[in-house]
Amino acid sequence: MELTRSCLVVHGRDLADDRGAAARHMVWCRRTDELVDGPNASHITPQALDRWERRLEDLFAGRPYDMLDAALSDTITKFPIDIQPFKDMIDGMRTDLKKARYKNFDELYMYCYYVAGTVGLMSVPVMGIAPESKATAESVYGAALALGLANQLTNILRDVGEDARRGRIYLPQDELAEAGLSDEDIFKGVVTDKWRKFMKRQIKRARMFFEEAERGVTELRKESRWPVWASLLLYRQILDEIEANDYNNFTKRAYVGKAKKVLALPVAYGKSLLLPSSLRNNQT
Ligand SMILES: CC(C)=CCC/C(C)=C/CC/C(C)=C/CC/C(C)=C/COP(=O)(O)OP(=O)(O)O
Repeated sequence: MELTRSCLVVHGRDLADDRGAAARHMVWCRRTDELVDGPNASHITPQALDRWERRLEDLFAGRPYDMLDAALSDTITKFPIDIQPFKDMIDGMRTDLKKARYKNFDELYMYCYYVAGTVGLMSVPVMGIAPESKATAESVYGAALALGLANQLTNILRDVGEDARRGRIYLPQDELAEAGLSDEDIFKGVVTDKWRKFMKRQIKRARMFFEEAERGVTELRKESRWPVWASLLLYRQILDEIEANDYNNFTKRAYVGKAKKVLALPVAYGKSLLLPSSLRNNQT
């Protein structure tokens, strides 16, 4: 407790009593330094991740280190949140420090679970399952996991060129080989028919995960559905934009324009008014 208290004092100011933006900024800067090992470092280090994990355990035990930890500590007292997805996410980041290739989709799936599926699992206890829903908790968590995976796969497909320039290829190596493509082709970054065919298959799979996620959104509490629908519809459109760019994700960033984003909001709102699909299916 002694340690916790002293950790809340930064640059002589007691952050527990200071709600100003400057204090929050200081905490944020310090927090970032903590994570990247030194103020000018640009990479997260294994030591920083170890420290992050210790802080995670501390805050789950009611000993937050700073104001942001305290916010999460408060959240876990209010909602039934498990520490495991948080630990898994840190493990996913450890993997990312060591691994720059994925043999097959199973390996990629695991990576996507660790860095993004976990976010879905963390969110459900806060968003809540609708009291009227007849769906099993397992199926709702499955849908949340699917949305994390769909988002991460989309992110990977959007960033192929950017990742390659950092020496990373987050695409299943066996599927690349099957399509007659090599790492060299990715580094060269030329859109060919082979690439288009490969990309069509990857996009199709990401859309399947979005579809699985859709079945779970309606089971969430009414007030949680709108933002989830909005994020799902917006992120899924990145896949349409990759197609519109004729699969050039090497040098063109797939981007959803403002008008489409604004349009997605009322559509998402309309969808959020639908009854849980578990009830609709029972009605017929
Ligand atoms: C569907 C149900 C039942 C619940 C919703 C559950 C939720 C909120 C799921 C969403 C999970 C989510 C937002 C995952 C994040 C995935 C993602 C795109 C991560 C990419 O993050 P970065 O790697 O930081 O992105 P950049 O590469 O752009 O920096």
